[in-house]
Amino acid sequence: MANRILTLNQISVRGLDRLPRESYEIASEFSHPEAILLRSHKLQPADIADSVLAIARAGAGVNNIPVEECTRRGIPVFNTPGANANAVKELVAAGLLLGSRGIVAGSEYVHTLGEFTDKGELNKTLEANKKRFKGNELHGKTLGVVGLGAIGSLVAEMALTLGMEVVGYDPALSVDAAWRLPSEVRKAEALSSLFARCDYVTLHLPVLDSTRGLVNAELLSAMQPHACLLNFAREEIVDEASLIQALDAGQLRKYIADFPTPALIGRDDVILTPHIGASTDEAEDNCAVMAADQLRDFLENGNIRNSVNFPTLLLERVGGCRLAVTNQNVPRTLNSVLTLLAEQNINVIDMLNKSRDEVAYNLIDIDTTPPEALLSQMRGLDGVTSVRLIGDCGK
Ligand SMILES: NC(=O)c1ccc[n+]([C@@H]2O[C@H](COP(=O)([O-])OP(=O)(O)OC[C@H]3O[C@@H](n4cnc5c(N)ncnc54)[C@H](O)[C@@H]3O)[C@@H](O)[C@H]2O)c1
Ligand SMILES: O=C(O)[C@H](O)COP(=O)(O)O
Repeated sequence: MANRILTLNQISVRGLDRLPRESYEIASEFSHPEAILLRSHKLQPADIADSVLAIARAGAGVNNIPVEECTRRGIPVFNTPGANANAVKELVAAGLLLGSRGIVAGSEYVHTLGEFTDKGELNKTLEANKKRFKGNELHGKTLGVVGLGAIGSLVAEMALTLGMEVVGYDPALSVDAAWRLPSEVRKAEALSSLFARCDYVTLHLPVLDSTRGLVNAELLSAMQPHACLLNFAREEIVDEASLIQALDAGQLRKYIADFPTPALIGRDDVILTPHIGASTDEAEDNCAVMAADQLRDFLENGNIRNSVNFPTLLLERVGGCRLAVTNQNVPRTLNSVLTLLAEQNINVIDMLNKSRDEVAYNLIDIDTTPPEALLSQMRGLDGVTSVRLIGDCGK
């Protein structure tokens, strides 16, 4: 039977084409899908049918998905780290320029001059007024990058090529991300010192319980009055009431963000884009291809790459059929699963077991197709969250 993939946002055709139509049905409505593929659609727990085996986010942030609920139900959630990083980096480059030069106000001003028919008169007026739109250069200024993962590291590199000094802060930096960072990036020991010393601060961290409202009144008051804050990460990381207070009090010159809210729209000291950080053909293709490939490998082989709640686990197929078993990360559960197989004289050919926090995941290759009754018995074992049989052993 074909796997049904429910799409909850428009997903690039390049990605959908990675799922062969002989074995995948794709639609924006299914009552019992095997998997969900989405972008920023806000997914509610009640929208996840019992049939769902996996959820793939074509993008970075997973704050629109009830990840804890998925973990509880044994559903891996995948994302596509880095696949849209270049798109965001380029928009941040634009944001820095919009924050340093009179581009938006200058362009809006020019469009008010529609009544001029004489080119000479128009030029005279432009030349007389252009001083109102004077800016500053980025070269020699200091950029603070908060979060030095896939996007932050590219932004840091880009800013260095513009001749900026770069200071970074990331208390959870991975070893791989540290290797990617240019050596010129200086490390800030505390957020407050980064906010105090920078002309521009750009945010590139996920929204988590620990980062919601991270940019608060205290940090904003540490900023220099000519400084700009850029937020292409998530709205919730900046405490809006404190932000508005800081702008009103002249503690911050400009806020440039990808997340409009009613209170920010219409302010001269705010530049807003409609959440288009990842909206390029290239990023949409990259994210969709990566998400579809990861989903397919999971559905067809049980392999897990780039999950935000399951351990990474890749086991090559050696023939036979495969059991994908998820259980609570506690002693003896795997032993009980293996005992059930042994009692039925089912031989294990290959096996891999990994855990992450409270989740343990196992791929067990066996030489005999287990009867449905055995699978039911396995599902009923203490601590077992889900059991899936992949393929048919032919005996
Ligand atoms: N505007 C857009 O369209 C758009 C596009 C892509 C991503 N995003 C947002 O950007 C975020 C980052 O994306 P990414 O691909 O770089 O993710 P990433 O996982 O590669 O990097 C995030 C980095 O933030 C760091 N971090 C976590 N907590 C931190 C803290 N308290 N202080 C400083 N750093 C902290 C992590 O250690 C990690 O290095 C995403 O989670 C998403 O919310 C927005
Ligand atoms: O987290 C992300 O990847 C971005 O916010 C992009 O979201 P989108 O896929 O809805 O454009």
